[in-house]
Amino acid sequence: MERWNGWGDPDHDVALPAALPGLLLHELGPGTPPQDALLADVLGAAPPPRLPAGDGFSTDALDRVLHARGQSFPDLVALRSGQLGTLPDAVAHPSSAAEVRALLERASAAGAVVVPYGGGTSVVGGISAPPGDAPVLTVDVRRMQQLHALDEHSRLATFGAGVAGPQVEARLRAHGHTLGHYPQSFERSTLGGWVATRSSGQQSLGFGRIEDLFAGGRLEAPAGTLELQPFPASAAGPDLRQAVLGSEGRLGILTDVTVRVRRLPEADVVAGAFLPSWDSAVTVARTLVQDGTPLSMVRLSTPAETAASLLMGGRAGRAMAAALDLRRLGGQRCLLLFGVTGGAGTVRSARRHVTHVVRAAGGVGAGTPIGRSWQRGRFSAPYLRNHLWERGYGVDTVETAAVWSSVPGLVERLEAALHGALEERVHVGTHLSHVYRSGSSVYTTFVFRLCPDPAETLQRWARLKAAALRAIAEGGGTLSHQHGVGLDHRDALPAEKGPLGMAALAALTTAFDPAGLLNPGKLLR
Ligand SMILES: Cc1cc2nc3c(=O)[nH]c(=O)nc-3n(C[C@H](O)[C@H](O)[C@H](O)COP(=O)(O)OP(=O)(O)OC[C@H]3O[C@@H](n4cnc5c(N)ncnc54)[C@H](O)[C@@H]3O)c2cc1C
Repeated sequence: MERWNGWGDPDHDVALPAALPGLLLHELGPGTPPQDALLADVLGAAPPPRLPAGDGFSTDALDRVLHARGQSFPDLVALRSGQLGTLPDAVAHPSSAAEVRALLERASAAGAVVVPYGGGTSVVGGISAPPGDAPVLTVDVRRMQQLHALDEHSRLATFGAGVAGPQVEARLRAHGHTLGHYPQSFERSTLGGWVATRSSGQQSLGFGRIEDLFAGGRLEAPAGTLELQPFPASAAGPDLRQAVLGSEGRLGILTDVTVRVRRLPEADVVAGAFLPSWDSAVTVARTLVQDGTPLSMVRLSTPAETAASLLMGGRAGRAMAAALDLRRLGGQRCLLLFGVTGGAGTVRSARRHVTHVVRAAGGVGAGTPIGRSWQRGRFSAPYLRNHLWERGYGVDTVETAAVWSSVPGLVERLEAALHGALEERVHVGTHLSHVYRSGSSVYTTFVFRLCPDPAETLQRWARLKAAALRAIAEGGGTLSHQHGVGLDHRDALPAEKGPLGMAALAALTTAFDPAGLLNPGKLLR
């Protein structure tokens, strides 16, 4: 059972780092926790469903509430305040592609619209039930989670699209394989959701983004079934996998997904290093990726984020800070975490090379303890969001990617925009989370004070978000590196795609879904 109005498993909690409340109090002032709505009241207020129960439709109020919203900041405000907006009128839990097809036909006959639902971890409003006259059927695909086939010769695995991260890895590891796709939402997000949003895992530098891993599959659309065969390569015209990747439930429902897997690596190590300044750190990250060092991850924090991480690292963090001070790596130091995955020899030589590049830039190595600490907590940060809310602070992230020549300017512009968006202080920290030969992603977290009135909190968030999106566009970044478009980024998409691009996307949705049944309003109007 997932927590209904926040992140994660209610039986598994992660303690707030002891220094964090003090840091926020000092930087932002005291937080005022808003009053949370009670689940019983939310269930009691659910409007009568506009679809009949039975024949695959659940109209149970809890099922409808649990599928109403995702994990974006506006979703969190809605859930905590109990002002959920439109609820799905029914939820379906199909177990097969045939059942999905039957549901699409039944929804169409009932004049309903359909929201495909994976793990419900969208942070852009991707699974919200659309308002309007049409009843809403949410199709939760998580019963389709079997490993259907593993072709060890070709290193291809076919799963039901609703399989969540931990099951993907457990099933592959039982056969000595791995996918290596670890978004921070790993616990809960699904393979189909990863494809539908063009997801990126923390070790995408080594394992690839989902578009590199997605080999084929099956999509049930109102206009028919699309089978994508897992050819290793093909020149047979445009690659339709690319149309499905990032389609955000607008083209059809993925029922099976074939992915490219690997043998489990001998070693999977994360280590750290500190660089003396942001400029030197960015140069090191760029050098490492451009010279082809076989790394699975490069994660580089700005001086502000580095300082906050060391502070939150407790005694070990303080000891590290003191050691760095002694070595004259002072206030502008930046933490570089790098992953190496593969055979023992590869790991040794890659680490040697990183050490060489770091030292040449005036930095120092910090070894694997800091990396192991990151590995232990790699999926924990979202739990902290719950705690911060309960202390009166809101936290959200914005993310983008840009070419190397734009990255430093973009980071500066983005942080300045967030700092200046409200009349009061905002805590801001940035890291480069995924690096490429031509550029990098930029991932910025911001924390601000909540208001007692949810509408005012939303207004604050909207100002921060608008300022960030403007800075990203002006700084040469893409609208999203990994979170997708959904509702929250939809109106900014035409500026990136242009009129012809938007017309092509609209034509594609019409070809797959002529009556506009699927996830209306997400990705594009
Ligand atoms: C705390 C947190 C951390 C995150 N970290 C990362 C990260 O590191 N990297 C990253 O890439 N993203 C991250 N995300 C965003 C989110 O997890 C991804 O977008 C993820 O891919 C969504 O998967 P899901 O299964 O939860 O899909 P959902 O949220 O259920 O759906 C997302 C979209 O995909 C569509 N969809 C879902 N399943 C299907 C299907 N079977 N067929 C067709 N359409 C479908 C939905 O209609 C919707 O438009 C994070 C989110 C949270 C809350």
